[in-house]
Amino acid sequence: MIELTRVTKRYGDKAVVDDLSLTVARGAFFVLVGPSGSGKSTTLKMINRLVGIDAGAIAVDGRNVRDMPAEALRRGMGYVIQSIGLFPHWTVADNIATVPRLLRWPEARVRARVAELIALLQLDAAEVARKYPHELSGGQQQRIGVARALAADPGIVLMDEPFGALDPITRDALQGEIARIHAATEKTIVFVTHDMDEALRLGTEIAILDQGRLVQCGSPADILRSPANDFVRTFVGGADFGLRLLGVTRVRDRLRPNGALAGPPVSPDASLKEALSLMIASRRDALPVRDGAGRSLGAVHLADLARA
Ligand SMILES: Nc1ncnc2c1ncn2[C@@H]1O[C@H](COP(=O)(O)OP(=O)(O)OP(=O)(O)O)[C@@H](O)[C@H]1O
Repeated sequence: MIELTRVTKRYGDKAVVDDLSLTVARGAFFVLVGPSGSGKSTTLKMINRLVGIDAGAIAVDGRNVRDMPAEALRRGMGYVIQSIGLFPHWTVADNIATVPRLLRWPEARVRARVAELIALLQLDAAEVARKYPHELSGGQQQRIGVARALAADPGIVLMDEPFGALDPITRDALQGEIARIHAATEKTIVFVTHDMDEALRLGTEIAILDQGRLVQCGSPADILRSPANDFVRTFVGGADFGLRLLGVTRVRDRLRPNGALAGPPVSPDASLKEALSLMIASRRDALPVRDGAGRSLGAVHLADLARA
């Protein structure tokens, strides 16, 4: 668990993080979102002590980070940034192995872990392991950045706009990877973005910042259904508001139990947005809902989506 209690950071006389209190539960995918300059990156860097705090306290699993040696603190937390920061004169394998080697893991264990991570991030070991960062695409480099952050299996991973510079397709794929890794490993992830759709897709909990202050904190559905004020309404709203709302509601919440239909099936765990897309693509106004084992659960109807 990460706990920020009344944390303030000033540059000159400006409080860029202002009396901020947050609790990040163990296993959360906690997204800090807000406009440019709202203090998201500064907040993240205060957690791993790249930036010192002027007032308040930050505790990780009950220990004040100020009382922990900074190097040990950082080795226990993965950190992924937009500009990646791979070491240019080291191979991909050596980059991934950075923290395990600092921790003096035996070389055989390091090599096994590097191979495991290259596979986890869906890269081809034969293709990438011996290459240098400049020989990789931006998307491959960012995957290596994520692999490096996960190498020593830290319980906490801090991610600062990790996919901000990627093209939409690579970005979508990496969002899928990180969601899958989070679900499989139950790590605590603190993720900074200014992209509301990325926050809604990935976050189990979203904190919205404005000018260094916390405006609202809650699940994606809480924030979309009950925005705390006009700032949040504007930030989450806009032309895509209705689609975003469909995106945080599951098919199982609009299921009509009977009426087995023909046509392409949809999972009960799919979002209503995915169901809508499938309805449009298959030119149907209702879809059969089937679970992973192919059992029919009922149907989802176009007419019910507007109640999202
Ligand atoms: N080292 C620094 N010295 C002075 N001011 C700083 C420093 N670092 C950040 N700031 C200021 O603090 C404020 C918050 O910056 P921060 O990078 O945390 O915002 P952000 O929400 O992450 O923004 P972005 O989405 O643009 O990255 C900004 O006004 C920024 O100019």
